[in-house]
Parts: sequence; structure tokens; C-alpha cells
Amino acid sequence: MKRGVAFVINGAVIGIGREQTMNLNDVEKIRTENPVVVNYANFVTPFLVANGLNAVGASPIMSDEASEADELVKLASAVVINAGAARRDGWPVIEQLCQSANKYHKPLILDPVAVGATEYRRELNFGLLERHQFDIIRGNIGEIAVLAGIEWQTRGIDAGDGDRDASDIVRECARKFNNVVIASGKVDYISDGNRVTSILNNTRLLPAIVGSGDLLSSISAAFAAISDNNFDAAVTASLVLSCSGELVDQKLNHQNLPGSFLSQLMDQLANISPEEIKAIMKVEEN
Ligand SMILES: Nc1ncnc2c1ncn2[C@@H]1O[C@H](COP(=O)(O)OP(=O)(O)O)[C@@H](O)[C@H]1O
Ligand SMILES: Cc1ncsc1CCOP(=O)(O)O
Ligand SMILES: [Mg+2]
Repeated sequence: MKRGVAFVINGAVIGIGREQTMNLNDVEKIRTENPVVVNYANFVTPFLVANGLNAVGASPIMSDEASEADELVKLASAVVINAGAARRDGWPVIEQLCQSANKYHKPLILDPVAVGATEYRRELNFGLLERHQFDIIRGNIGEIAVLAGIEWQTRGIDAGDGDRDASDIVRECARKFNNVVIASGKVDYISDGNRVTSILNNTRLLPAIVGSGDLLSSISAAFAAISDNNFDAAVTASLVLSCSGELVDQKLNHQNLPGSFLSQLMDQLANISPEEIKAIMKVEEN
């Protein structure tokens, strides 16, 4: 996509106000580079996350042992901290992973699962964000609002409700933590603190899968590992998951079949091409 071009794809108006450097060739590049992504996972979704990472072309490794953290991060290309079910006695592992990621300049990604739900989760997530530089934060709009300090009615792992405009929330969060933020939902909003790109592709079956958000966080890490631009990596990750979801939804004739959707989603992630994404993507910039 080029600077100053406005065009329409699939009925959606795509306004390009400034340079859009998104490189969909990374969808193929990742399959040859096969970057290692270290995950501090929750105990609910590691099977889905590991297989989803494998499907897009990355090489997942989950770890819960502080003594190997530095060595692992050194050999890896990106690190994801999923705070979904972390126990306090796991904090030393998380600390070591974050310290090493910053030391070796490996992209560090945070998924602040249900950060608004409890005081414990706020202490964990805000503490991490204070002590370490995260390159990308990926959460649902409720989690991102809480991190940005914006009032929001959150409900466990779900996004909840609030009045503020999602573009403002994601931009404020990115400014606050000086990084790239993805606020996912029916529309995924991605900001670097200035621009906001919205991915309008979606299917109701993605949120029906517990762990689809965790997967988006880890796929963002995988693309950050092979890209020199975290914003582009976040946009590519969101497009890959959302467009794969839409394509499977079409193949299933929009039936409510979460089980079939999940297995076919893995197939689609492994085979989606830049051309297929370009043909259906709905992207807006502001
Ligand atoms: N209402 C929705 N309609 C369609 N897609 C959605 C909706 N909510 C979330 N998604 C998609 O589901 C995936 C997981 O996002 P989300 O549910 O926001 O994260 P989390 O699982 O962490 O709460 C993302 O790809 C997002 O685009
Ligand atoms: C249900 C649950 N409980 C703690 S972590 C987790 C998984 C959250 O996954 P996602 O945020 O991707 O839906
Ligand atoms: Mg989540």
C-alpha cells in the first residue's frame, strides 16, 4: 500500500492518509525463517497457542523455569508473557524472561489477561510494565482500557463495556507505555501512539474460542521476530488471524461450529497467502 492512496476493498472504504509500510510478504518469510518464540503461557491455552504458532511458521517453546530463562531468550527471536494464570511463585521466571529479552533486544510482548479483574492482576501487570520495556501489548479493549487508566466495566477474561472511543483508548495506552498496542475485538485497533490502524475483518467464531486472544498475542511476537517494525508486525498478525478466521467461516457456510472452526483455523493459518489476505482485507487508518 502506498502513501496518500485511498481505495476500496470488499466494499470497505480504505483511507490511507500516511505511509503504510505493511509487508504481507512476511506471511511467507516467517515460514522460511521459522523464528523461535518463548512463551510464559497460562495453563489453559498452551496447546492452542503452540499449534497456532507452528501453523503460521514459528517455532514455539513454553518455559516455566527461571534457571534456563536467560539461555532460552538468547537463542529465541521473541518472548511472550501471558499473565493469564501466573502464580506469585512464577514471578521470578517472568522477571528473568523480561530482563533477558530487554538485555538481548528481543521483542517482548505482554498479554495482560483480565488485568481489571483483581488487585493481584493489576499488581503483576503494572509492575511488569514499570520494570521492563514491552514492545507490544495485546489485550481485548477492556484490558487495554485498564492499562491506559480509562474507566471500563471489565468482566473476567471478557472485554466488558465502556463509553470511550476504542481508537483513543489504544492510542493513549501506546503513548503511556511507549510501544505498540493491539486492542482486539470485533474490530482490532493497533496504535503506536500516533497512528491507529483498524482491521475490520472478523468472525463471531474467533471469540468463541478460548485462547484466540492468547494466540493473537503470540502470533504478534512471531511477526515482530522477523520484522524491524513492531507496528507492521502487529498489523500483519491481526490480519493473518482475522482473515484466516473469515475464510474458514466462509468454508463452514457461517454455521456455528466452533470445533470444526478451530481445526480448520489451524489448516488455514498454515496455508494463507498474501494474495488471499489482500483480496479480503478491510483496513482503515486514522
Ligand atoms: N465480537 C467479535 N466479533 C468478531 N471477532 C472478535 C470479536 N471479539 C474478538 N474477536 C476476535 O477474536 C480474537 C481474540 O480477541 P479477543 O476476544 O478480543 O481477545 P481475548 O480472547 O484476549 O479476550 C481476535 O482475533 C479478535 O479480532
Ligand atoms: C480462561 C482463562 N483463564 C485464565 S487464562 C485463560 C485463557 C484466556 O484466553 P483468551 O484471553 O485468549 O480468551
Ligand atoms: Mg485474553
